[in-house]
Amino acid sequence: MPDNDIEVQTLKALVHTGHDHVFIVDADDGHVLDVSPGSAAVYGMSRESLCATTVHELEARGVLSPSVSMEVIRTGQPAQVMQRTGTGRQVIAEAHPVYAAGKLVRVISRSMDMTDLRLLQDEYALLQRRFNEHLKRGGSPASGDTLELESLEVRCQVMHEVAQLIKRVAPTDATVLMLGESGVGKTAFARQLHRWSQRCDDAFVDVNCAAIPESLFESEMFGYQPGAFSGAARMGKAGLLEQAHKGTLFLDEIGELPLAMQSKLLKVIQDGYLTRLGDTRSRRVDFRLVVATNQDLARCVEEGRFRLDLYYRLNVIPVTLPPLRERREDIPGLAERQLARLNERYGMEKVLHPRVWPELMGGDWQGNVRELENWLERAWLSAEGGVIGAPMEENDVTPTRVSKTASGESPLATLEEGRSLRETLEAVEAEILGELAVRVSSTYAMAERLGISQPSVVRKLRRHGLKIASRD
Ligand SMILES: Nc1ncnc2c1ncn2[C@@H]1O[C@H](COP(=O)(O)OP(=O)(O)OP(=O)(O)O)[C@@H](O)[C@H]1O
Repeated sequence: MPDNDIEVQTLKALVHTGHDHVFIVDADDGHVLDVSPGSAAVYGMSRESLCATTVHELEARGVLSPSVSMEVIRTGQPAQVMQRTGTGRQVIAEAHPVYAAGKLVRVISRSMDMTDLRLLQDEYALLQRRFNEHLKRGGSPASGDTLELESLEVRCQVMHEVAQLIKRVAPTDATVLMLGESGVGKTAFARQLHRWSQRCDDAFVDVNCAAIPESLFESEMFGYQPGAFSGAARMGKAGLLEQAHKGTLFLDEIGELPLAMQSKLLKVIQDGYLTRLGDTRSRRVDFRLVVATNQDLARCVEEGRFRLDLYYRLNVIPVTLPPLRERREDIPGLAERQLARLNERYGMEKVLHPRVWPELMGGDWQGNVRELENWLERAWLSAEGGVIGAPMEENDVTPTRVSKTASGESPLATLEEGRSLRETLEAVEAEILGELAVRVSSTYAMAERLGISQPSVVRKLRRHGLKIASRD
């Protein structure tokens, strides 16, 4: 049999025997050229009928929506979408372009039925809960009952349990996923995990995925060889993954990792090897992975912004840090610790006036511990004597409990008829960001001014479609 025929038969066998649902589509006119047998049940049409139509028609008739192949035909890039089928099923569909002589000729799409996956997910969540409970119950921590938290303040029961869980998993190499709002302490606890781990004498490499421009991601993460691109350092450079060798790699804001980087990261996690840009040889890397996000990663997967397989790789030990307003018992300890730090930093002993406490204990602290620390620093700096009151009104950039707006009118006046509280707050946030965007020179300066993290600023600006007038 000629080689070409063998290849055609091999491909046919692959399509016709696989368990997932494969479509081969002509990129010129969207014609369905072939489908795997399992597709019939999911899309509610026989194989013959599917092959007698185009993806445009299938989308128009609601057999599938949206069409992932049409997305690839539009962009020429691989795509992943959450699809609804005419039979009421939810599937994750991913599609890849096939080029010949530089021209897009075919699209291969593959979909996975989430209905079954949901069952697996529930089962997985149950196992995970049991495992976490087992870890929490499993006797005293390795070095006695004391947590030896060093720089961390932990008073409330739930944070105590979080710290214990972290201490128990620290000596293992399990991947930990830190979840929680911005400023709750995800980075601080990731550092503590590293200190408790057997890798504590090696590097803790802290990478903020939201802060690296997409064009620099690959060279920053994977490093490069001399001459890999114009502007590359003469000696080449080890990337962040390599710098974490033997230590801990902390990927903050993992939800912001571009899709192409997600595939590359997954490969490194699976193989334990990476290749620098412009290099031909692969290098072994051995790091413990800790990641953090304040996004709902499962939702990101459903929206096609995060790879499902990577999500499972990362979601091994999820650790949720509750917002500060849900653990107010921690506020006094955190405030005292920050006050001691400020007194030392500025070389003067100041104390908090008793009237400040109700303010501290009652605040919403949307920016969590970071906002509390910033609030205290402003209060410290604006206090003229040795007694600290509240920060001066005009400096109070995150007034979570003001009763009047700057113009003197009641905040209720900004709540327009028919608008929900959430929509109103969003609109106010957009206005504040819009005004600041023309006044500050960078997202870092804006983060400083708002008392939130720079990644949060990047995300909020993106959400409101805003940009800083002069670039970072
Ligand atoms: N339990 C704690 N004890 C002492 N300091 C804390 C504690 N939790 C958080 N902090 C401090 O609060 C600040 C914000 O914490 P951190 O940067 O870890 O938050 P994060 O959740 O990683 O925020 P982001 O999502 O914006 O990166 C840091 O200065 C950190 O040291």
